[in-house]
Amino acid sequence: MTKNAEFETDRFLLDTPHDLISIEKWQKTINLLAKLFDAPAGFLVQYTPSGFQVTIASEQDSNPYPAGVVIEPDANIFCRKIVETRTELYVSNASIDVCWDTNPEVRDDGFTSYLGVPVFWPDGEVFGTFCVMDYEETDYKDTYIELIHHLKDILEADLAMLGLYEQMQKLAITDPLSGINNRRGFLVLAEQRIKLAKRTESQLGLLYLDVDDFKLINDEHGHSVGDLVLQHIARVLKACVRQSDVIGRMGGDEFVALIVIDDDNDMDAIRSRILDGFSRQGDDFTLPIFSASIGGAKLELTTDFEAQLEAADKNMLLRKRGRA
Ligand SMILES: Nc1nc2c(ncn2[C@@H]2O[C@H](COP(=O)(O)OP(=O)(O)OP(=O)(O)O)[C@@H](O)[C@H]2O)c(=O)[nH]1
Repeated sequence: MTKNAEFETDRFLLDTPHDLISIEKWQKTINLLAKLFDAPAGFLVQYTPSGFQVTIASEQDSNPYPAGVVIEPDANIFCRKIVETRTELYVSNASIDVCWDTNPEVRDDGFTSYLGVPVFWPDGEVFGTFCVMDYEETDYKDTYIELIHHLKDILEADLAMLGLYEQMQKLAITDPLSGINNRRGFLVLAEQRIKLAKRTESQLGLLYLDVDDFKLINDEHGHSVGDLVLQHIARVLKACVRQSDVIGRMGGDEFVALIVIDDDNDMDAIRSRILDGFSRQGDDFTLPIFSASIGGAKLELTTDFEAQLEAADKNMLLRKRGRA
């Protein structure tokens, strides 16, 4: 996996929606690009080792490729050339150059002209391309080529912000012991997750976990074994939730998870999965046996989140007392 200090660049943005990226703004920019060039199709395309994905497609009946379409990484498409050379590509008439004969955009879709520029992540890696295609031969003037560069700067500014955000997230909101979000990180990401859930009308559940008698583990086995237990908990939590769910260590032996649920049963299922995971340790080390109390409830998306977090904490305490 390509992973640098700031972000993972081999994941499609469309699969990991981010509040800092305004898809609406990008859509307007692509529509404007196609309009200014009087082109039947305009695109923002993302490249990853698994292929080229249309992130945004101009909204026109004449555009055969909608957002989300993925083209194989080794297809002889125009965008591939840009990713390989990291420079702009202008082909005014592909039919006179045999190298494009096997390009499905030319051979199958009937495109003749292509103008595209590379779009970069802030660390210099190629994000993909920003391009227009035409069924007719074109003769774009230099000012138009300058224009496409300016428009793509708008997209790169958002990618730069995303990079900075990811960096900040890593440095400031990660718990160094467990490697998962600390309290602050959890609250920031939970807020974004709730916004997304409102937009997509999905249901969320909140779990609040506290290790039972953790002080005893420290006292009997030493602080460093206690640390291993906390790391094991973080690993189990990570493994039990989806990538798009948010987990965090609130401090000490308290952990939280904000998860997407389909119905109330999901909460119990995930609770059992987590507790089950605590007892299954790797072969390479043996931790003391421990248990945890997990409280929580379905989230009311329009009610104050921190109040619900407190309620989940109280629910956890009730369960803890219930087992005592
Ligand atoms: N090893 C280790 N221990 C920690 C860390 N942070 C907090 N603790 C310890 O975690 C323990 C938390 O204990 P408490 O919350 O008081 O209670 P408990 O023993 O878990 O008992 P109940 O919560 O009632 O089940 C304290 O002894 C802290 O010193 C840490 O980073 N590493």
